[in-house]
Amino acid sequence: MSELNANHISMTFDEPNGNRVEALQDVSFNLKQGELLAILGPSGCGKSTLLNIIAGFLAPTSGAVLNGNTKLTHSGPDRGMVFQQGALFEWMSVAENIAFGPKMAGVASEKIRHTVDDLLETVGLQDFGDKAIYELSGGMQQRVALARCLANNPDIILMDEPLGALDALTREKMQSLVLKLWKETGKTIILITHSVEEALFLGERLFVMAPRPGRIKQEYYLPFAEEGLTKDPRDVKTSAEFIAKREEVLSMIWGMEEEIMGNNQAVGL
Ligand SMILES: Nc1ncnc2c1ncn2[C@@H]1O[C@H](COP(=O)(O)OP(=O)(O)OP(=O)(O)O)[C@@H](O)[C@H]1O
Repeated sequence: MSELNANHISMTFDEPNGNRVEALQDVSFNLKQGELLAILGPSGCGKSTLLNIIAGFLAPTSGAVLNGNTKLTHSGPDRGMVFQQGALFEWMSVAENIAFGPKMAGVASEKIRHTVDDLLETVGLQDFGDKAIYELSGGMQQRVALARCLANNPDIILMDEPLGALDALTREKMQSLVLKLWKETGKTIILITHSVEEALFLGERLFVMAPRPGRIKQEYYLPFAEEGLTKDPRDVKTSAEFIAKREEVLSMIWGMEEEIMGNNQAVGL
């Protein structure tokens, strides 16, 4: 069991026009193995920057991220990423996409076949292994993306707005799939979303981030993800407790948006 530690992460970007952007300022948190963290916040508050630092795609200006005792300096198989869309290999079948990681890692082909079959079943695509990616709906493609990520057996799954391009109904079904995968696999998951409802429903922990400089403004521990495993998602999302929390978080974000608009008007943007 390993713990993810983000220690005093700051990230400053120097723009070509000479401006400095403090994308993240002194962000610290610990995440236990198997926790599901949702991150929410207005555009530009550093959500993707934080995820990219954890993924090892970006090096922070200062601070460090550790998985257990290992400092994360590069991308690695201990972390898997699921993007909003477009990250699948279009020229490969569904099964070949899922098999790609284990194949590159030199896993025996018989074992890969078993892994692929298991994962196709886990994500509800058992009859679709031979299909081409373009034959699948957006929701099915995201199921493949989840299966492909799981095939590498990462400790931590990083999701950058993974359901953002889906229609409302498919998105709800996929939220339930994310909860099921979380419970069945015991993986640590960090999920960025722009949807307050999705963040509250999926995050057993939730960070609401604020911009300029990017930082964690408020942290919540929430019961709804656990409830969503056994109850109808509609019942969870229409409960008085859920609605009250949604209003609280929405008004916090609206407050930040208004502040940003005010600042932009003051500098003539
Ligand atoms: N490579 C870069 N060079 C310069 N500035 C950058 C770079 N990457 C991000 N930024 C800036 O850092 C800040 C945080 O960006 P980031 O993309 O992490 O925010 P975000 O919360 O994910 O936004 P969104 O919700 O719009 O995706 C923004 O002001 C952005 O313009």
